Amino acid sequence: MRIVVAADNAGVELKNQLRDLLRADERVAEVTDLGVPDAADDRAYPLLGLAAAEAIARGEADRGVLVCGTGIGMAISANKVPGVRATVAHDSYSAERSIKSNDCQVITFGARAIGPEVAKKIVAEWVGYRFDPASASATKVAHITEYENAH
Ligand SMILES: O=C[C@H](O)[C@H](O)COP(=O)(O)O
Repeated sequence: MRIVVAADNAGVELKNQLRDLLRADERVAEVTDLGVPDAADDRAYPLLGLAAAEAIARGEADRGVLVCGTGIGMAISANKVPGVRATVAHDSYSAERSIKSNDCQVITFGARAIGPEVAKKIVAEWVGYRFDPASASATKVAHITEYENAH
């Protein structure tokens, strides 16, 4: 699994912790950090979120972990990229269902809304989940793809 990570300056500290966690995870083949590198970089969250989602859409990464103050702006931004599904998931169950129900490639966190240890636990679990393309959920997700392809 190849994972891209990104954050704005509100989320950079948590992003760096999650990046390091993922780089130490033997289930993860590659972690690409698109920035920001530190809190002095004040690029707005859509610039980072869109870049990460575009990397997934181009097939350069399988999944993304994006962090901003709330996780909301990153999720909105990533969802604008055709083919990419993203959500905030601050609890274990939502993180699991974001994969198993929704085939989301991207999980987002709000560094001002969740503690780092909870976020790290969720990410470690999230890496282990897989979407089943033969599941009943797949036909539901297909409606989203069909809509994207038709517009
Ligand atoms: O969703 C947006 C993020 O929380 C961002 O980090 C902060 O955005 P703001 O400065 O517009 O509140």
